[in-house]
Amino acid sequence: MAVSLSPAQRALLPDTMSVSASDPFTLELAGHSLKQLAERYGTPLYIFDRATIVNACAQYREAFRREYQASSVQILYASKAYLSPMLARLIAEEGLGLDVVSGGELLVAHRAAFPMERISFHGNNKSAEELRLALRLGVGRIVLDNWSELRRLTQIAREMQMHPGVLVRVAPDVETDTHRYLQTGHATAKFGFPLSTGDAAEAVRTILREGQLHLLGLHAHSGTMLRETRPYEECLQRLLELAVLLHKETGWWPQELSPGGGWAIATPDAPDRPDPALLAAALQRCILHCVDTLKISQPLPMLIIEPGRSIIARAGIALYRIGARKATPGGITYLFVDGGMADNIRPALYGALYTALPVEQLEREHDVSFCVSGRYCESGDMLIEEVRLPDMREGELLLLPTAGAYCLPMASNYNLVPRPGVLLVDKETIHVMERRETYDDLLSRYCD
Ligand SMILES: Cc1ncc(COP(=O)(O)O)c(C=O)c1O
Ligand SMILES: N[C@@H](CCCC[NH3+])C(=O)O
Repeated sequence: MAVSLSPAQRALLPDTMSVSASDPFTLELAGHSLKQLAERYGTPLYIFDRATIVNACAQYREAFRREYQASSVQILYASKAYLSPMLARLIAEEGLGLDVVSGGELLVAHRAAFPMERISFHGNNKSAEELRLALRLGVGRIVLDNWSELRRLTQIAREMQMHPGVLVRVAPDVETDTHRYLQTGHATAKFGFPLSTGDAAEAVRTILREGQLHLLGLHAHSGTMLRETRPYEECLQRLLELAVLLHKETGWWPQELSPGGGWAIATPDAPDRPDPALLAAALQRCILHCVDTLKISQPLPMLIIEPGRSIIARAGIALYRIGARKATPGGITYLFVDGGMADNIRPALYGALYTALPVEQLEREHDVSFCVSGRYCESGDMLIEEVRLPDMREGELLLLPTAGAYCLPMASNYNLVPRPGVLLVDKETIHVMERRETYDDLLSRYCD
């Protein structure tokens, strides 16, 4: 009896995930046995599938190339979703740029010799040191979030006798239908110069008047895990309205315009994959509509979009080893895995939904309900509150799909547990992107 993955499972899994031909009841990734990878590299183990990343980049490139004939487009991978030097090199090869939010991310890009002109430096509280680093390395654009940062960067640019490219981040007052912690463009959001108070327009005037910074354009980002195109369209429309207003007043016109990132991925409760082509088509329609209604005769700005999760989430899986199974009198049966909230805080922080599947003996019925819980000393350390699985036991491997985005970058050493190792695999090779942390790594940070 051959076992096959269901369409709902496939929607969440990397492109090269398959049932082994030689052992028809176990899973492979890019032809590598997951069981053997777990034995060789230990668990928890995060594994990224190169082909899925390459395919996701191509899907974005093609969607925007096809749809977006009005002007040029730059796709920046939002590296906060996951970054390593090896991944940065792959992203560069794929022709994408990078959105970074810290000196650390910038230095990883630098180590990978990432083309600096393709980098946007975001963040709502960049330090003077980080801004100096960005200028020294020659990043393409710095996205200004607030008045303090504008003053800080102007001063630093003056001292360094430079005229760095900047975008003004606008808080567009756009509502999104996503978790409260994932909203970034509403009226009370912490990011950007508010539009309705006139701060955004005033920031542009100040930059133009002072002449120290080279104002390239405007930016907004309304949130993440967005399944509808409306928030993007509203952001874009508000940015274009602002640009038209400022053009009439100052003659300045943006070279670049960005409605940010945030495109959703399939989840266990919504297993259809949101298609970037939908987003590309909606943005194109929105721009043409604005050209018409706002009577724009200037050359259209370059469109910048910043997908993170939708490039990397599905490419990554987490492999855990079950250390114990416990039935409670309250009726919940736990599977305790050797990772948890320190390598994936998302369920605890956002109520994010994950599913799980076994790696071996796939022929079994999924007929038992479990709570998949981590090893950390918190009752909230649940990776999955309830999932139906085969009658799984101590020692078995458990696979969590869509673990490629915002798990490892948000990881901690809670309970002083070393962080997992991270692999990048393709048919030919297994690269260790990050080695498993050791106790020596942990202890080396203490000063006495
Ligand atoms: C400014 C900005 N751009 C891009 C992103 C990437 O979002 P996502 O990974 O959901 O595509 C984020 C994160 O929400 C962001 O804050
Ligand atoms: N870290 C969040 C998203 C925030 C993205 C950055 N603004 C997540 O896991 O979904």
